[in-house]
This record gives sequence, structure tokens and C-alpha cells, in this order.
Amino acid sequence: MTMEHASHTVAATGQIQATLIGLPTDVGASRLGAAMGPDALRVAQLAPALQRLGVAVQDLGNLAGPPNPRGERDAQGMRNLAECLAWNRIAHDTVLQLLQQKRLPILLGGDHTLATGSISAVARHCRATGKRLRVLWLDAHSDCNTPESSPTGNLHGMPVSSLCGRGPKSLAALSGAVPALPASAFCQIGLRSVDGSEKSMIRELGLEVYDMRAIDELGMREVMRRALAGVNGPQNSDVHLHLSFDVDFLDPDIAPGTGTPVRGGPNYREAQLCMEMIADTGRLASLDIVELNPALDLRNQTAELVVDLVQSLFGQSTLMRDAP
Ligand SMILES: NC(=[NH2+])NCCC[C@H](N)C(=O)O
Ligand SMILES: [Mn+2]
Ligand SMILES: [Mn+2]
Repeated sequence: MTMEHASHTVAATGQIQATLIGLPTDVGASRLGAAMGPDALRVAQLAPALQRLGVAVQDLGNLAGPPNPRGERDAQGMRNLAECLAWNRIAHDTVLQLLQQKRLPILLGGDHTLATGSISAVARHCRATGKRLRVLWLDAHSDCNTPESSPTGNLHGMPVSSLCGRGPKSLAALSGAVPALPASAFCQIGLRSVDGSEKSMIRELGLEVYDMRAIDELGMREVMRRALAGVNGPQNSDVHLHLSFDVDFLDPDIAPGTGTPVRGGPNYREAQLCMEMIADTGRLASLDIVELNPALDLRNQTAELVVDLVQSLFGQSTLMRDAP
């Protein structure tokens, strides 16, 4: 177990400087409600929970963006592309600025299209600083549809293909290079709902995927050991680890507050171990928390669970002492 944190997220004091960015949009999702996600996380005391672990937390509040319409599919097969692009530009610009200030951005979504903007910024930053980027994508879905292949036209099903240079051109170009990052930088964990077209895309891109069957057969410990193989240890100190956490990764029995739930996900202990093993790397440098839908939640229990897991992600453990 390592106790140090990645140097680029740590100010001279050794303290992580995190910034919460509320992006209240569900323009890419199938159901309304994820726009309320940031506030549900605040109600569940996300900032104080991080502060108790010694993280300095700044909250930018909810940033203003375009309206969240329920558009029909356009000629290319996408819903609400213009609004989605505008929200992602906001995500990109804000995350990039924070990374340049050596802060650790925590994007509070909002739907999962926002990962296009945030990861584009992370990719741009890594190109400029010579860091190696690793993206862990915790999700029930692989989100690698294209406008042509998507069964729904919802853009939250397309961020991975966009980032790999296959999705809608305007979204794919956000980082200033196409593709924004190599497909090999991604590692997807928890998949259990993959469209036929996405299966082909996963193979075409060569995405590293640990689906629920892999978790069942190998166990979460071995899956995470493999996922973090190029992240752990002194020889990988140049890695920027980004976590894109889609709340529907979790089993709907413990996390009902999400718009596209799929049964058979990781349970509470598996999810905790996943977060703890990421924390142990000390390399987490940016985070998306997306697809939390308070309108579908029960007494905010999903938001509270997410806060609990984020505490593990930032080093809370049963036996090690919290920061003073
Ligand atoms: N981020 C998510 N929750 N994505 C769900 C995507 C569902 C489906 N594959 C689609 O393309 O519409
Ligand atoms: Mn999902
Ligand atoms: Mn997703």
C-alpha cells in the first residue's frame, strides 16, 4: 500500500486541492433528472466528507449552460448535439484550467456525455506535460456507439467512441487532436449491457474490457490488479489516472438513482474494493461522477452511497487513520 499522492495534484503542503464542478445537464441522456445530480451530491455532504480526509475542497457551484431540451434525432442520428457540445466545451475549458492550476477536478454530472469534455481536457493536459494517461471507465455500458449505430440517438452512449475519434466530429475534436487519446488508454470495468454495434466497436478499437463475467470469474481484486498494472509502482510515476464513474456501474439494488440501470452489477463490497485499490495507487488526478438521477432515487441513498465510495477513493480505510 502506498500513502503518497500523485505529485501533480498536491500543492507544496502535500494536500490534495480538489475542485467540484457542477454541470447540471441531462441533454445526452434518455431520461430527465441527471441535471439534479450535483445538488444531490452536495446534499449527501460530498465536500465535508472529502475535507475529513484532509482534502482541500473548493466548489465552483453549478455552472450555467444551454437549456436541456428533449430533441428528436437529427439527420445524423443524434439528439441535442448543439446543446451537448456547448456543455462539453464548458466541461473541457473548466477541467483544463483546473489541471493547469495543479488542482484535482471532480466533475459532478450530469450525464455521461460530459466525460467527452473532461477527458478531452485531461488528454490535452497530458500531451502538454508529457504525462501518460490511463482512463478507468466504471460503467454498466461501454458508451461506444456512433450516431449511425446508436439504437437511441442519446449522446451519453457515445463518449468513448468520440474520444477515440469515431463519434460525432465536433465532439471528437474537443481536445485539439483526433483521436483525443489512444483506445489503449481506456480500461472499462463492470459492463453488462453492450449493444451489438458496440461489440464490434470494442473489437475494432481493441478496448480493454472487464465485464461482469470477468469480475465473477476473476474477482474484483484480480480485475483491479490487471487494470492498474501500468499505474502502480515507481516506474509509473508519470501516469495521470482519470476515473470516469458512471453511477449505473453499481448494482441497482444498492444504487437505484440512475436513468439506465442494469441488474447484476458490483455489490457494495466489490465497489468499495475497486475504489480502495484505485486510492492505493496514489495517482488519481481527475474524476467524473455522472448519471446520478435524484428523481429516480430513494431518499438520496444513491448519492449517499456515491459519497461513501468517493471517500474510499480518496483514501478512507478501516485501519489507516484519517488525516488530522
Ligand atoms: N452513460 C450511459 N448511461 N449510457 C447508456 C447507453 C445506453 C445505450 N447503449 C445507448 O446507446 O443508448
Ligand atoms: Mn452506464
Ligand atoms: Mn456511461
